[in-house]
Amino acid sequence: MSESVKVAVRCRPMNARELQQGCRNVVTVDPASKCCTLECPAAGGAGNGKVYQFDAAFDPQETTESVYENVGSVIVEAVLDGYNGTVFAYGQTGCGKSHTMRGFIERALDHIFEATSTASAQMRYLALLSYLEIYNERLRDLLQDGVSDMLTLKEDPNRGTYVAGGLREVTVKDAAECARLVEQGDRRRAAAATKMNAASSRSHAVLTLSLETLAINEENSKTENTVKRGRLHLVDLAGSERQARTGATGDRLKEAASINLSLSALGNVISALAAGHGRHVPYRDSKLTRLLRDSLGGNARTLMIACLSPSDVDAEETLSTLRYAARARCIKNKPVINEDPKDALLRQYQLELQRLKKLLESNDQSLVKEIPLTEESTWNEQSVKQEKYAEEVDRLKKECENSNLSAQKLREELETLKIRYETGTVSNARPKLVSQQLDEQDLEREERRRKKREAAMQEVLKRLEKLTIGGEEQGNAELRRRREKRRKKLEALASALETSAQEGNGSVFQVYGQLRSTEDALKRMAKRVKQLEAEAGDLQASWDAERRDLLRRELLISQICDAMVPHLRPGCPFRDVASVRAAATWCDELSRWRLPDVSPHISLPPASLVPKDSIQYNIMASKPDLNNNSNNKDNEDEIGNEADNEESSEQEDVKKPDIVDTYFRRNRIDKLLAHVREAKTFESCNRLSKSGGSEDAIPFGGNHLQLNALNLQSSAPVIGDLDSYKLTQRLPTGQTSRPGWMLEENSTNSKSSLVNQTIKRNPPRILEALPSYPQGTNGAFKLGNKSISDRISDKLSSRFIHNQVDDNHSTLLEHARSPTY
Ligand SMILES: Nc1ncnc2c1ncn2[C@@H]1O[C@H](COP(=O)(O)OP(=O)(O)OP(=O)(O)O)[C@@H](O)[C@H]1O
Repeated sequence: MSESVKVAVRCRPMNARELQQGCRNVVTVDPASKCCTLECPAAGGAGNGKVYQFDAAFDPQETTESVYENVGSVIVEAVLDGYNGTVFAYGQTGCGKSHTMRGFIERALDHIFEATSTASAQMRYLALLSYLEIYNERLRDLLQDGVSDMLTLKEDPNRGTYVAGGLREVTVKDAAECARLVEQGDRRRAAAATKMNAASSRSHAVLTLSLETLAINEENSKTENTVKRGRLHLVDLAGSERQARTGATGDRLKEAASINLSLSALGNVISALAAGHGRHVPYRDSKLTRLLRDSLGGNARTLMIACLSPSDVDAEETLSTLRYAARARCIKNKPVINEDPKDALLRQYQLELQRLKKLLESNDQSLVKEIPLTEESTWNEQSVKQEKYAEEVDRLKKECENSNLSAQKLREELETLKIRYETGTVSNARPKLVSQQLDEQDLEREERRRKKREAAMQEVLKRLEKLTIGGEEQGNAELRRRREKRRKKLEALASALETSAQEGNGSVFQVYGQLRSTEDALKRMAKRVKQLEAEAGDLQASWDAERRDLLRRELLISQICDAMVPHLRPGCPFRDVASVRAAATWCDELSRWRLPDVSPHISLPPASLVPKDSIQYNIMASKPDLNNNSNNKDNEDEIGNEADNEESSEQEDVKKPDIVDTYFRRNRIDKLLAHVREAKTFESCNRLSKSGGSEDAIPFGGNHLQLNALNLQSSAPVIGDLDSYKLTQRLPTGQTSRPGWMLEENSTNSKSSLVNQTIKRNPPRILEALPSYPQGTNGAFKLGNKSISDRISDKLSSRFIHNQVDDNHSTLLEHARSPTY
């Protein structure tokens, strides 16, 4: 039947160093509920701790004796019944492992020898003690010097893991003898001072007491009595430590590395065993785990004592210890009573006794039966028996040597028996020879001798039996009563522990099972997530490629627009793509964008100073402005008025009109500005024709080839098209023109044909064009930082200056007629 590893937690009190440093207590132990709570320093404050439940929990006030009586004694009692038992202390350095185990050793030995001494006379026990340490991954015998290099670990299907190479096993009879040996061993054990512990163990120490039990059945001596063997391992592990805290250097550091390595291997074994499901258990990773193989997951009843420091500075290590301890509770062992182990010394001893008895009996019978035999045949038979006996004793001797070198005393006694027996048989043989010739008187004498031999044999048996122990205190009634009481109490305690362990582990295993299935589900999900990530990566890559392509196209458009902007007339409201884009609206019906009207039909009134007959208006080329007929009329009136007003001067300057002087007269400028100020309302900037462009007249070849070029979806001419455009298609032969939306610098190459240029005769489209202009705070319309009137003034004055140096009259005319902003 399997049973789980029992785990008890023990917290030591604060030591002087911790009190001096003002460390805080972060461990709370509740013995009643067997719970241990560790406050999380990160979470801050009480009530935020992690709670772990164990088979037993001991607070700092509990004595080692109490700990032993409550949990340790159960394991020792099991060893007396023939089970293997292991008690090991686990925890960080300086948390009280050695302190606990020293107390346990003392009490366990007392317990065992109390039990053997109060046992019945029929019970014989053979107790063998060994003490070894694992230091830097090497086995060392703590009970003798000089053989340590030869010690190795071996595994055997029958014996389990054992130490070969001469580990000393001492036959012990009482607790005092054991205590002396343990003390010797402790003196040999490696210990050194570190910052964390003045006497820190630098090795793992394993004290093993092997107890063989034989129940002698006196009534039926012919039936073989069973031998049971229980082995108790008391393990004081070295503590895990951090170099930074222990301040270990040199040898101490090397020891610490080895200690931590083997402890981590132990942790892995515990984890693997706790996980179960046939997971590989890495026992072979260290000597410690190989040695504890039976104790963890094997044939043993095991108790783990997790030792804790209460201090907040050790909280991290304490948490780690608690986690391993909680895991260890899930380990399932399969303890069985070890009956008749092949290598049991007591079994060999028992067999030897039986053999001797048989030999004596056969000798007695032969004494009677052999009387008729001849002298020669008797001698032959006797020699065969002696040979057989010698062989048998040699075989036993070898077995003893192979199995256990430390059973020195037992071997010596066997040797004595052999010699006595041989002497007896030899001396036996001669009287037999003589007996044939002896008369009745001699037979009586021989009978007396035979009785003497039997008495000698009994003495040998008694001496052999002295090697074993048992029943020494049979007469001590008080001790026997105490022992009986303890036995009953331990029986109850063992069953209570088992029940609580099953209950605890029931829920633990349930939770563990759930965790396993959750883990499996998580693994599946992780796999799916990986697939989806790969798909997302593919999509992202293609999206990136698309995005790059779009960005390039956008860049191309921007570059095209940037290249076109210098060719636009200054003052165009949409001189960059961003402003066009901001003004654009999406039309669901058309499934296309409505672009703003980018055609600023701002035509300044033509200077009427030029003699009418010297200007040829291309009326055919202009188209009536459907939106602004009244303006046309006004303009005509205005022109008419101007013509009237200046009629006399025109007549005077018919031959050589002073255009500049007239055009820029003060009242003329004022009129222009008045026009601007009159503009009060705007049409929406989205005056779109069906084609998406403006329906306004576009005098071909004139100065009103508009900014529809910006309207990329409409009938915007492209630069290449413009270059190849045949002006003659729309103009009378010989007339030339230049695109009005081109920069003026490029437009001065056709002065000679100025008079043939088309001039939009419609009144200026200020009202329509202005909406796109930002409005100043005082109601004046602005272009950039200047009001439109300022701009016009600037423009006019600059032209005026320019024209002063230009003596070509036609140039002046051209400028005067060119629509400006
Ligand atoms: N329960 C306790 N009550 C009182 N003192 C204790 C207790 N546990 C430990 N101590 C004291 O704490 C000190 C360190 O204990 P101990 O040497 O047993 O630690 P350890 O875990 O074996 O350390 P290491 O792993 O370094 O060997 C000792 O002086 C010991 O007496």
